[in-house]
Amino acid sequence: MRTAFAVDQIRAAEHALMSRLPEGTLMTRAATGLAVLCGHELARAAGRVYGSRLVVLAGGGDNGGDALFAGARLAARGARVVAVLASARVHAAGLAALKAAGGRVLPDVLAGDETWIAPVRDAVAAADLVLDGLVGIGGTGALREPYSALVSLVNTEAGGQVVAVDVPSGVDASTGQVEGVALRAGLTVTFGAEKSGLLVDPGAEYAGRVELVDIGLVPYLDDPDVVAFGRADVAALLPLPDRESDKYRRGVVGVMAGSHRYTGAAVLAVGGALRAGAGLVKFAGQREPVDQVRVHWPEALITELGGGVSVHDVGRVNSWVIGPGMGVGDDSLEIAREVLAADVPALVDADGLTLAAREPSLLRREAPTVITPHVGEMARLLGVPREHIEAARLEHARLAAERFGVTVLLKGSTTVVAEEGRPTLVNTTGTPFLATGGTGDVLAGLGGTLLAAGLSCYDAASCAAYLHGLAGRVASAGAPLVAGDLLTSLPEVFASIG
Ligand SMILES: NC(=O)C1=CN([C@@H]2O[C@H](COP(=O)(O)OP(=O)(O)OC[C@H]3O[C@@H](n4cnc5c(N)ncnc54)[C@H](O)[C@@H]3O)[C@@H](O)[C@H]2O)[C@@H](O)CC1
Ligand SMILES: [K+]
Repeated sequence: MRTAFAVDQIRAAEHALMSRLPEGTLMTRAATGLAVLCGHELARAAGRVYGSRLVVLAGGGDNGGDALFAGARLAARGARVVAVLASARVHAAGLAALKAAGGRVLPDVLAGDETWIAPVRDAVAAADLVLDGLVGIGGTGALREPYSALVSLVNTEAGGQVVAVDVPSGVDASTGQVEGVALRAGLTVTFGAEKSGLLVDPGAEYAGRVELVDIGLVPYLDDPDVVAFGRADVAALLPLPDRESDKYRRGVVGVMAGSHRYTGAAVLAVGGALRAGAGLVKFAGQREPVDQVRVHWPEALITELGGGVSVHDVGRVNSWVIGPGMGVGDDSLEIAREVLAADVPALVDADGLTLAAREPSLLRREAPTVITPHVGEMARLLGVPREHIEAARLEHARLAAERFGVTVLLKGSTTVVAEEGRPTLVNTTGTPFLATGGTGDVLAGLGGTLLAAGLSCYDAASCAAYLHGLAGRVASAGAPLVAGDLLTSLPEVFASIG
């Protein structure tokens, strides 16, 4: 499991650790680890450290200090290091060390004219490695000048590797939010512990690969702010059938999905539930989706609603999946009321969420509830513009979890799972190719089966996101996929976990 922390947690731990150590110890540890990793990058890019070209961007805080000290170490190994000072108050000891090791300082970017641009551009373009020590966890708000101009220049001109020190400048270390420009790194070397903003888009995208340098912080950290599951975490939670299992013990999933317009959603949701290992899937819906589900999944038990037949006729289930393609009319609302009145865990998706935006009492249930909105559905539920949600995924997933008292799986470039009292989970297995119609229906079915098997909402949502992401990778292998491919990939994915 990867764990990540918000800035105030990091600061508190650093404070506790620093009080036990001679001054400067932590920066020495950080800069040493940074220099070693940059050395590896330079060796890979330029063949060796000696003679390679390095540009150090130094801001006015300790982040700049780390970069200058690391630059000094690499200069001492023969790298040709030039520093660009973006503040009148860069770390004095760091700058002295760099100069003493033979590093040079480029013309003053603070002079107020534009004479610095050409030499800095040339240096950045020719560099084997650019080290971004402009702003770390002390950054607040959009980057100011000259930081933002330097970052834009590196983003467009850098020919070699770009390494961010602790956090890419311009990325909010706690949330991953980016206001204005931020540095696009190939590698981020972070100190002590991962920062939450490095795991969540857009920050995660700017950070590139993340390497952690241990500076002794771990014993001083409290519970993580954000976690990401790995294979072992999912394997430990997945219920595997044993000799005592029968279909009822493995879990019965009720699926209410599809409509005369959207029959595919029903087929995909039932498929997701079956392929996740449900003991039994009971499908309830209108005639058209019923016909389709019957053709595609003879394994499902089917209840055709209407003509006096209601959700109550489905009988006992261990969980409900409701929403994909079910429609948003008054008849759908009535069905949603009936389904969500059942005293079993429920996963509410798609049209179910549009109905809940209209009638929030649908989500006020005694039994556990997972909601699986994409950004547009979340925007409707919370009544905020979708751009705000995209820019601040953690914040809005947490807000919805708190407001509705449910577990929230917010889909998108980074899928996050939020529940009050638990660290927010970030899923790392997805692929952009999953952004295609119907994949969410499969995810809903998958999650419903894990709920029926007895997993908590948090675990079911987290495992479902992980397995779904992996199925996307297996299905796409770098090429476009269709939602049905996920169903074909799921057996391989489950086998690789078990
Ligand atoms: N505190 C510690 O114990 C350690 C800190 N370390 C390093 O120190 C960093 C934190 O140092 P600081 O607290 O000095 O903070 P930073 O160096 O991250 O940032 C503060 C500087 O950035 C400027 N700044 C902030 N927001 C800005 C914006 N939007 N636009 C332009 N300039 C902006 C401030 O004016 C200040 O000069 C960490 O990220 C890490 O790199 C490491 O050396 C390890 C130990
Ligand atoms: K930085």
